[in-house]
Amino acid sequence: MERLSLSTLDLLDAAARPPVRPGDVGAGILHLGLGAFHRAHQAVYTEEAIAAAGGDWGIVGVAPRSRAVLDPLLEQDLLYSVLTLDGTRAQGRVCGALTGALHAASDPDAVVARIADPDIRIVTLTVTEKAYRPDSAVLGLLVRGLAARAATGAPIALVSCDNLAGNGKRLRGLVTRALPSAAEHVSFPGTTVDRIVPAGTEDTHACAASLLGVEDRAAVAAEPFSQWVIEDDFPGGRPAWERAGAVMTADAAPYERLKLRVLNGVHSALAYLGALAGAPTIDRALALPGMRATMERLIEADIAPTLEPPPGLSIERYGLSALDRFANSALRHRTLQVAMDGTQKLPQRLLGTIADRRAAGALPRYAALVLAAWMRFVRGTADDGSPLPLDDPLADRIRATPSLLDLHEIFPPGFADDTELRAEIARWARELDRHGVATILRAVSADLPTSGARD
Ligand SMILES: NC(=O)c1ccc[n+]([C@@H]2O[C@H](COP(=O)([O-])OP(=O)(O)OC[C@H]3O[C@@H](n4cnc5c(N)ncnc54)[C@H](O)[C@@H]3O)[C@@H](O)[C@H]2O)c1
Ligand SMILES: O=P(O)(O)OC[C@@H](O)[C@@H](O)[C@H](O)[C@H](O)CO
Repeated sequence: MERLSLSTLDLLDAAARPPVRPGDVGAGILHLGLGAFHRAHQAVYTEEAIAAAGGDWGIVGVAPRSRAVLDPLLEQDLLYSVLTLDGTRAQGRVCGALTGALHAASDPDAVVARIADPDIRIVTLTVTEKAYRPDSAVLGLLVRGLAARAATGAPIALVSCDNLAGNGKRLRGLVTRALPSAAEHVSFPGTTVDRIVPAGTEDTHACAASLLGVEDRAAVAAEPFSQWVIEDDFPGGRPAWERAGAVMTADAAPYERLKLRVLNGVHSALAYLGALAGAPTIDRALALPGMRATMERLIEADIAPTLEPPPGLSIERYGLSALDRFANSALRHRTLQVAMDGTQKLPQRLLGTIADRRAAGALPRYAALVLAAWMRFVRGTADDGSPLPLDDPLADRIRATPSLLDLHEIFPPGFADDTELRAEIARWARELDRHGVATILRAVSADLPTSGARD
């Protein structure tokens, strides 16, 4: 089978060909973190915006560490396909938004030079939660590039597209602490990003080949749903993303909190409970008897009271639609992928919910169950005794900390001293040890004590 490239595009059905091709437009965006999510989300919005309204907004993609995605992309003239999977339905089309690709680990100076280049007016990031640290290499590149750029006075927007609370503010804090003058020429619009995009596998490549008729080693597969809410603060201009369906707003915060606490909170809950119960994927975790009802209770009783939904949105409906999205069996999103880096994800996904409920005098029972499940998960053994991997930047601290509520890096100080919360988490931990997830889910969904739901 021929490989996807500019010269094999003609072999594709017309509907699968990209509306924009690499080289058609100049570069205006540099993206840090050329992972699955960027390719199925911001790149697609940007390509559609260029197709609808023009502009030199081609994307220079930067792979910060591994070349695993970069090399296939370079071999394919920067083309790759985006597969949209929904149960048994699948479709695919090629995206041509990338105009360049760089490898930061081997050529950091090239990345710095591009950030300094006045043609680049936007830098976007999907570098995972753990990269937002003062000592991260990616922050170093940004600071060097902005310092070199300062002489030009050219304005630029730095746009975090990672699942962090206050992602724009977080990035602003890191950058301006290291380079105070950045506050003058740089904006930091906050965003809420949403599309489930699991890591690509050999199955993704096989699916691309069967849908497109060419081999594509850089294909990504995603769900049909996609949302991008962006604070409209782009001093150097921006693509007409609203023409591609993005919501341009003055304040992304209400969307962000809803998304992080409901969708991501429940995603992590499914990942930890599911992995303990032996479910390899999120849809299989959701299908465990009693899981859906347990997640509905988590949303209704614990998460919803902490949220003020954006106008026109209902939390219950949003929650139910999130559960329907997680049921998409074609995605095969691994529970272990969602479970990784828990210390970086739990604060914005779950701990804020718990803190807010405690401040309101309530005991968030189901959220405490999820926290106890994470604590059991990081101890490394599933309910059937099989080992579970601990993939977390704080793995050593976790292993060295007997009582995990003492992990001050992630838990608010009040948690360890909150005897009622501590007792509730300890109660769930005992139940998980004694009975396992399957029995607990049956009990919770039937409103029974765990002992009443045993086989
Ligand atoms: N995949 C999704 O469903 C999804 C949806 C919404 C938001 N996101 C956000 O996008 C991020 C990336 O997701 P993805 O699916 O592309 O993951 P991925 O593993 O495919 O890609 C991650 C990218 O981040 C880079 N990276 C990892 N650790 C880094 C570090 N310490 N410093 C600098 N770069 C680092 C990797 O090199 C890679 O380019 C997520 O962490 C999340 O914040 C993902
Ligand atoms: O990408 P991560 O690893 O930060 O989190 C895993 C998922 O919860 C997340 O990517 C969701 O799929 C996404 O946030 C949906 O928009």
